[in-house]
Amino acid sequence: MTDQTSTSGLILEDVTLVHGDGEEDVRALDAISLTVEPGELVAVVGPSGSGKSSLLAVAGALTAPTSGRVSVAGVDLAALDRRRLTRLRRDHIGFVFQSANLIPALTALDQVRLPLTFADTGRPRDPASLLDEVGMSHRANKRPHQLSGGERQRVGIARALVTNPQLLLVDEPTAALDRQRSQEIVGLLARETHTRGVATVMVTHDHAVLHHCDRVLEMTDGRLADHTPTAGVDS
Ligand SMILES: Nc1ncnc2c1ncn2[C@@H]1O[C@H](COP(=O)(O)OP(=O)(O)OP(=O)(O)O)[C@@H](O)[C@H]1O
Repeated sequence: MTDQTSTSGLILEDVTLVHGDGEEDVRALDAISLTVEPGELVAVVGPSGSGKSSLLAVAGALTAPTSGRVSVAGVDLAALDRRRLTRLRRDHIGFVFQSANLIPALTALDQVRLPLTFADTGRPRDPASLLDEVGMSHRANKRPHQLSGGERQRVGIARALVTNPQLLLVDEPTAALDRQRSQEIVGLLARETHTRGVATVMVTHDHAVLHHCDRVLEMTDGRLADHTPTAGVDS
């Protein structure tokens, strides 16, 4: 791909996102600057309506910002047309959702294989060994209704990682899980982030899992502040 910048991971520079028709504008993101390095797990916390989903949508190339610059995997998104944005999302960004969003008819192994039938990535991971890595090889032939919530989330994480993305965007991964499963799932995300060098942004309301994260950012009215213990202001 062209339009490379020097750093991979995620870079947001002075990003503003305004929703609305001009009469009742909502500034969902307000001059946000944020860099997430490869191998770094960043948590984003904050009250309902503060802009967390908007941040994931802009970082995931799903919504163009009103102003500012977004770079993913070393590529400036403003330089890409719709087709190339779709390719960038498919090949370089992994998404993990609140409830794993698995396909009911597919086995765990086939869920993880599926992205590789569409993706054009130079260095995909082996689905079976990835399923083993997330502790699910013994459930490889089970369908979603035969799995627990935590097991489904593990499969969802393996599916998001199989293309070897440079950016992983995670939305409330523990919302449906008990305390112990939540720790296990976010611990797994931290391990994958660190060992695979993926830049990960996780939105969460679950303060009990924040110790797994390298940085904690708090969003308030579309603005970000660094709330990592002992850290200064980020933006
Ligand atoms: N498509 C839209 N059109 C108009 N306003 C929107 C749209 N999407 C979001 N907003 C507004 O932008 C602001 C930020 O919303 P966002 O969904 O990003 O917050 P959030 O922190 O993810 O909230 P929650 O934790 O409830 O999911 C809110 O005021 C919301 O009402």
